[in-house]
Amino acid sequence: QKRKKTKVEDVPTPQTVKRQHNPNLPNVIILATGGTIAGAGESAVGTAYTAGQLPIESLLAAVPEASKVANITGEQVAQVGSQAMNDTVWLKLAKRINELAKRSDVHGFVITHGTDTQEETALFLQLTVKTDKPVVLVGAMRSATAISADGPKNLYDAIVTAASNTSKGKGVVVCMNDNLYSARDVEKMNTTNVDAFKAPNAGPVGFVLDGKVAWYNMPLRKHTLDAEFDITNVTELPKVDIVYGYSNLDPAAFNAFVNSGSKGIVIAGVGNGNLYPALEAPIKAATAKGIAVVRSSRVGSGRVTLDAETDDKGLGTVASDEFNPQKARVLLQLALLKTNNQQAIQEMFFRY
Ligand SMILES: NC(=O)C[C@H](N)C(=O)O
Repeated sequence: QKRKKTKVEDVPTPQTVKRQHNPNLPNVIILATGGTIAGAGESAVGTAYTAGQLPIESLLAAVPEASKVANITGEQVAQVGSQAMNDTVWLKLAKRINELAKRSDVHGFVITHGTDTQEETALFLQLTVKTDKPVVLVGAMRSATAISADGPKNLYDAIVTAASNTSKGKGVVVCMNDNLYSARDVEKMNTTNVDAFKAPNAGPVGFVLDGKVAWYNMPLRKHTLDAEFDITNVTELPKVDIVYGYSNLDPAAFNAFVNSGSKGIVIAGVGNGNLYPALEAPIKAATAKGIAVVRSSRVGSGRVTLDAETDDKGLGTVASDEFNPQKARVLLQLALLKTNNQQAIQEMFFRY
């Protein structure tokens, strides 16, 4: 007898999912946004699939063990591949977490998210959620329909982390491939491998094994309750763009962003955030006009240090410290809600 193939369209997409309640277990809320963890493809062995297809209920169905760890409630906040993530979803997520975190019966949060921009959303939440309750982002590198899909194990580990009393006050973390990484430090460093996430400067803050969390590092930079950013009444974030550095650079891209109304520009500089000389005059002109310019690096690890090979004082630029370009962009967007003063923004890059 021929088996009927389940098509993505056949899977119901409930907006809110409630499961059986056990009063002895902590309550964990899953806020789902899509990603490969909810992805489906025609072939179980290929890398071709569409992200953000399956609803939370389908993801949870693959991890029945999770109901022994927590009472799980799900909300579908978005359903996209994280290459389509945007400021609107960030603000919606942060506001929803802040609202739900006030409830005494909520223990922690799991955010299912695509991995492409997971580090940016994680940092945005790290700087804007006002709670010490666990907030755990999780994704997958293989779609839900692939052989050896990594999503179910990652999701189970994330639920374990969000349900644990030991996870309080650790800031926002990303749970991938057994490891927990601080939102500040984590970077996606492989395009397709399940071991894609690293914190190249700091290492992981903990891991999940046998359904138990072990923490061995504590994020010391400011986050969550100690962060100064309040997005309660924010409906739009300042426009901040990124310019990539390379030899023989043409400053046309930088100038185009200035002309398109960017309030801030991050340079993915070479080495220690260094700049091709043709960028210097346009940068000086931009900072003189009040556009914030942050020097980060395309290297992928290490710090960008102030006034090392580049004259930050003279150019009016800010050094990104350990923030890679895409993360420096997140912090700069939030910083610009408060100030465009070079010194004040520099202090924020050293504080978070
Ligand atoms: N592995 C993944 O999740 C990649 C996918 N493009 C996403 O970010 O949604």
